[in-house]
Amino acid sequence: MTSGQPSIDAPAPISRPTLSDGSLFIGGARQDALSGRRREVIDPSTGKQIGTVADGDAQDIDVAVRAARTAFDDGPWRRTPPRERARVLMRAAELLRQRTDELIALESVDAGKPVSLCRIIDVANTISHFEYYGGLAQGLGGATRQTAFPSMAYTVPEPIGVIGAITPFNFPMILSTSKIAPALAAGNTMVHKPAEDTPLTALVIAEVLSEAGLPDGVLNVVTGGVEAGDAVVRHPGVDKIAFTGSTLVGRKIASTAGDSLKPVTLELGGKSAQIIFEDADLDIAIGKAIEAFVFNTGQFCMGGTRLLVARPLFDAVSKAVAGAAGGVPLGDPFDPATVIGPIAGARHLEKIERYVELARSEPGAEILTGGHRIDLDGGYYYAPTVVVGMANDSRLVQEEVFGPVLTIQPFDTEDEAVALANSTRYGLAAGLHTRDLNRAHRVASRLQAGIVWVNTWGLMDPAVPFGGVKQSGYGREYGPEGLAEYLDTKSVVIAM
Ligand SMILES: NC(=O)C1=CN([C@@H]2O[C@H](COP(=O)(O)OP(=O)(O)OC[C@H]3O[C@@H](n4cnc5c(N)ncnc54)[C@H](OP(=O)(O)O)[C@@H]3O)[C@@H](O)[C@H]2O)C=CC1
Ligand SMILES: CCCCCC/C=C/C(=O)O
Repeated sequence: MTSGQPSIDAPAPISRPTLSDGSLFIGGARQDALSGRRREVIDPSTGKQIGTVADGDAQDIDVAVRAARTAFDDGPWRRTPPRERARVLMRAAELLRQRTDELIALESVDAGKPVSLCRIIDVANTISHFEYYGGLAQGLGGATRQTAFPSMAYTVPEPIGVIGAITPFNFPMILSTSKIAPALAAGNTMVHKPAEDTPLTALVIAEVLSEAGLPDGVLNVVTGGVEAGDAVVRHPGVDKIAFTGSTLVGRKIASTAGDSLKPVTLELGGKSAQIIFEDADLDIAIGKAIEAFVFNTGQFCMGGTRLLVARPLFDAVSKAVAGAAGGVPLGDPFDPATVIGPIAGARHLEKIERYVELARSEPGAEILTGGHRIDLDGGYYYAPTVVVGMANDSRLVQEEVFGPVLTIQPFDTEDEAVALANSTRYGLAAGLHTRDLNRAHRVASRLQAGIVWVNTWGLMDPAVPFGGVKQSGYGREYGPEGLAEYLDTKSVVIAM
């Protein structure tokens, strides 16, 4: 190809979008917040305001919950045959596919995501979620059971009711869809409160589902801050909460919801360890060690932020990881070559800085690469940072930073590697690199985590469940397990 035209293989370049002011989406219609207040939308790659969205609060949540309640109690959705619900989800997937470039542009400008990755990760995964749960909806059904007395007994999977979904800033589309798709497939209705830093794509998803035939009031989106989130949790018209976010906020939500015995699923923080054994394929292991902590600029709850390396390999691996991490292309998310974009918001960047400062005052700690902001276009950039020599009980090793910061520690035995991997309060993901199949199974079974990757990191598919143990939360997303979170089982027993 010449003359700067895109080739047929390369996707067209994505440009920064011009935003129209966003409204709430309630009862199938766009509307302003009752207070009339609006919230700024900031482009993290420049730090500049690029638009506004309605700033919903408790009053708007009340209106949205009433719409969802009416749609659940009196509307057609829960009674729509699962196969027809599946058709709506499949149609939505197709409409989202047609709007791929728009979705990339919105998600990238909102969250600072590199456009190339946003296409293959965020948009692709969002679409495949609707397809996957559309497929599962088609197979929804109960079972007949044998009893010891003369009766006929069967089970019926039933939707729970109105779901309150509260989502974080790091994968706005995916983590919304991983709740919306299974909840709707099961016949529930929903009020969704996206993160205040990244509200844009939630509104497009609601609009697309409506266009695909979702009845009014089934999915309602209230953009807003903490007050709106808290109002979702407290509202008596909400039957269940699906939350992804920090352990700190998850704990508050579980406690508030506990007052009314509202069930909650919690996908919370992580501090995941990746172990490199002496027999690992080092090219793969080093590559994955880097991807695991720079992916999504480190804003990945399953980021591999603690690398544990067999002592004989420790110096060489640390040097290789630090050397290569410093060379990963960082910059404007709209440049197709960019792999590391900005941090999604100023407050998140400041948190990363505070954690790395701890390493500077730790005796014996050494920052092998990074450890500073990158001054570029006024954006919230932070250099990939690799630290060695931290004590295992230091805050940098034990707490979630949520940025591109990796600590590396040596180990001498398999037992020690497992003990170190399990030594935080979190249990979201873990990984190991080895050529020994026995060791792979043995260590995987001993790691306290909802998902374990062997000789890879971060491979995710809508069919494979994930979620936390320990303080990383409870419940599962993805897979049939993710659908089950939105269903109650009713048993019917008929005397014969
Ligand atoms: N386990 C998992 O699957 C995942 C976990 N995460 C975790 O999410 C965190 C990062 O996301 P972040 O957005 O900062 O997380 P937060 O916990 O700060 O916020 C998550 C959501 O909860 C809302 N919220 C905040 N306070 C309350 C409250 N008191 N009541 C109800 N809602 C509230 C937020 O609103 P607002 O935006 O207005 O503050 C946001 O919509 C990390 O800890 C990460 O590990 C992220 C992705 C996946
Ligand atoms: C390949 C990664 C897709 C991300 C899926 C959503 C999970 C988010 C998180 O754990 O932060």
